[in-house]
Amino acid sequence: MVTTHNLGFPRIGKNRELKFSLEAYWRGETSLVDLEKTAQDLRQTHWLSQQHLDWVPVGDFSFYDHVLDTSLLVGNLPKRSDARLGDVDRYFQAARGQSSKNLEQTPIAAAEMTKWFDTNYHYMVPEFDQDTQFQLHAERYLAQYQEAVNQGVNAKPVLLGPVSYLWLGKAKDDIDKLALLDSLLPVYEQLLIALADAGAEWVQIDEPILATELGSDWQHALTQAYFSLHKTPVKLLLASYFGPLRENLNLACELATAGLHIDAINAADEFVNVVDWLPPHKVLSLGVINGRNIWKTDLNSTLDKLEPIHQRLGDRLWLAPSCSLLHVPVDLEQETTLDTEIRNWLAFANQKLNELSILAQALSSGRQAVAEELNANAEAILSRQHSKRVHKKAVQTRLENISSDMAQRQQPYSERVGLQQKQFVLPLFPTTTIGSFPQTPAIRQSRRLFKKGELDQQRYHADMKAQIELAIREQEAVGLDVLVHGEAERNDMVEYFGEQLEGYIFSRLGWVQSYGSRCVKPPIIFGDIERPQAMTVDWINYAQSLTDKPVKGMLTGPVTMLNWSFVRDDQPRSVTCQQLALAIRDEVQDLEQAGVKIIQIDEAALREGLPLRQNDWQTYLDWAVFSFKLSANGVANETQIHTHMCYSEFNDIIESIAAMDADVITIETSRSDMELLDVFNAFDYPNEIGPGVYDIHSPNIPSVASICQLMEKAAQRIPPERLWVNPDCGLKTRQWTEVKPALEAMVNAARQLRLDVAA
Ligand SMILES: CN1c2c(nc(N)[nH]c2=O)NC[C@@H]1CNc1ccc(C(=O)N[C@@H](CCC(=O)N[C@@H](CCC(=O)N[C@@H](CCC(=O)O)C(=O)O)C(=O)O)C(=O)O)cc1
Ligand SMILES: N[C@@H](CCS)C(=O)O
Ligand SMILES: [Zn+2]
Repeated sequence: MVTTHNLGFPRIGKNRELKFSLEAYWRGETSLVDLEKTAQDLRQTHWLSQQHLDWVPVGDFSFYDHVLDTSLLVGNLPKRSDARLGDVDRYFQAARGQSSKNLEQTPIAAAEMTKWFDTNYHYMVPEFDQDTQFQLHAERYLAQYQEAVNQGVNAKPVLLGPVSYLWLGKAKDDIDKLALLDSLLPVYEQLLIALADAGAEWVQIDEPILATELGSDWQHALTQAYFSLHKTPVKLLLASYFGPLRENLNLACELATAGLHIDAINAADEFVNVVDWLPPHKVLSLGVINGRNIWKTDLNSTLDKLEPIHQRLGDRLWLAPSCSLLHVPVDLEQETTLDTEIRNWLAFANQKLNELSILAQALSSGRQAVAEELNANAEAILSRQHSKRVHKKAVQTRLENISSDMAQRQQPYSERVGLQQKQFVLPLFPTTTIGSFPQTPAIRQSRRLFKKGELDQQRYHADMKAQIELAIREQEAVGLDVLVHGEAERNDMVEYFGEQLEGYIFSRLGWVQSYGSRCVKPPIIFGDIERPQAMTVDWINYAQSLTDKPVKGMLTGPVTMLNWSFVRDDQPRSVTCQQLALAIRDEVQDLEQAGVKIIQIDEAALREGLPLRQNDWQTYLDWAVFSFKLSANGVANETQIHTHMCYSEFNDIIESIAAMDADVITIETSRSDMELLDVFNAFDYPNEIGPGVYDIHSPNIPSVASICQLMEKAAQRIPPERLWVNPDCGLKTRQWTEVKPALEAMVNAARQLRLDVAA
């Protein structure tokens, strides 16, 4: 027999029920009871759809984020949160902060949010200091376990492991995070005992840091942790995912647990080694279904690899997706309008779990037991391999003809800068924004009606033009120097371009959680990429026609398009990225032809796409930076190229950032007190920088003084003539009532700074 299980299920709901319920609760329109009811219904539905598995995950549901859940579970929500609130409201306050309602009230800062490994999911960073103490708060967690048991579910509780929890957190003072392990372990022990008392047999404990380079202290911490935890009366299934174990392979095999799960997609060449190393009493869970992508698994070739392993391991073999299915949409069944040929190549969460059952049946009872399913799968795989829609000769030929000079500007920045300054005549500390303005309910409503066919294109375009005009007027009123059109017409900075490129398809309801209640709908790259026509020129032209100030053309760069799409698995990512780069290059050149003098190419996801191990970084950076340059650098010296990145920890990759050779880079820096600029200073970064002067995630309005202070710190690191003034990132999630005063403060601060320099 082969055991099947799942590591985690998407929690947002197939129609984003959780999103809508959360947002209604936060707006004060519904009660906590209503929210809890939605959550319970979702869990019930999700468990039901997984009931064909031998073990179903429980504890993977979250109101916001599972790392924040762990903070609640171990009694480590940020201390600043209001102790008078109930658990759920304190939890939301930690996630979202609280703005001050009046002058006497001090705002409460949200916990920091950052990317979950190399995914587009964000987690809330745990905070530690020398007063950190842990205490078990398992009521909600245990209640969910009980809820599952009552529903007749074969429940396998899922926990984030203690060592990864510490690793993911941030020390707020000079405390050594690892020193906290001794006090954290007893809390985990208590929880495991409580779960055993409640009837749990297996507990999945995730230690995703096993796929990263670990110092000996972290390796030792893992040994210590599992030496303690294995004494509890449950069987622990240690789960690693997102990459190969490499130098941690022996450690992972030998930790004191009853089983090990590995990511057999990203560590495909390791499974045999793991089978060799794994002690004979342990089960091995192979993550053979890709939890990060939406393609059907080639079941027959997977079985070719699994059958010999099954012969060796027998009942000790478990099967699962490679990682939690949090990163894929819920159900392909509801994609009734998708192109049927391509739809037949796809599998979302529910379909992936069915694949798992087919594999298990084939192993346990022989392939003939599921011959029909295997044949259908083979046909789908072949249809994709041979489809004429995937490969395009013209794209291949263009790719073959890429030369290195296509990625080089004609002159170096030191010579371009004079030409650009002459053209724009911008003041010192020029002010600008990152691109998007509030995506108001009116904008979304209009787009919704347009997509449903209830609003014609002319009306929809008129609505969007009205929004662009509003954005231009507001920016002029505030007195910004370089304007943007505001991105009203874009549902998302990646999906919008995906919708206009050939080689992409997009789902209707394929939502994936990005953070909290916010979701993205990653478009799907199924074939060679081509740009049939200009994508942004008319909108930017329209915006420019409304003002004498320069309006930036606004594009998403190839690396970000790649990292935030579901990508092909039949060719290297680097090749797909070059195809995207050529499409964006064409758009850049069309914008330039149309007279757009400043073009921003966002590469928000370039840094987060870094492989988990530093050893693999350079290869990625080489092709990623080349792709960016290919998209950006075919322009005249006078054209100013901007790029933007929101995660700006560049210490180890500054050379690559400089190699991009953007004339201006705008980055997120406000929360780091400009310290992130140190590396630009140390490296003598030669081009212009717009360090973000306020945090766009918070509704709080920055003061002129706080912006001046930050810019003075910036000017200690970067010469003032190379500094721009801008927010950390786009303003799409904010409201105009927040945006206007914040930008006014920013412009006033820039004016003050200019006076200070002149004095
Ligand atoms: C910069 N970020 C981005 C990331 N990834 C991307 N792919 N895109 C990004 O911008 N990763 C890192 C960060 C993550 N940040 C965010 C910020 C905000 C959101 C967000 O607001 N998401 C929206 C969905 C956006 C969208 O596609 N909207 C559609 C409307 C879809 C919709 O809900 N329509 C409703 C009707 C609404 C109405 O008012 O009537 C419906 O159809 O029922 C659009 O604009 O057309 C969200 O709501 O979650 C995500 C990531
Ligand atoms: N131009 C985009 C970048 C976000 S990272 C925006 O402003 O929303
Ligand atoms: Zn950004």
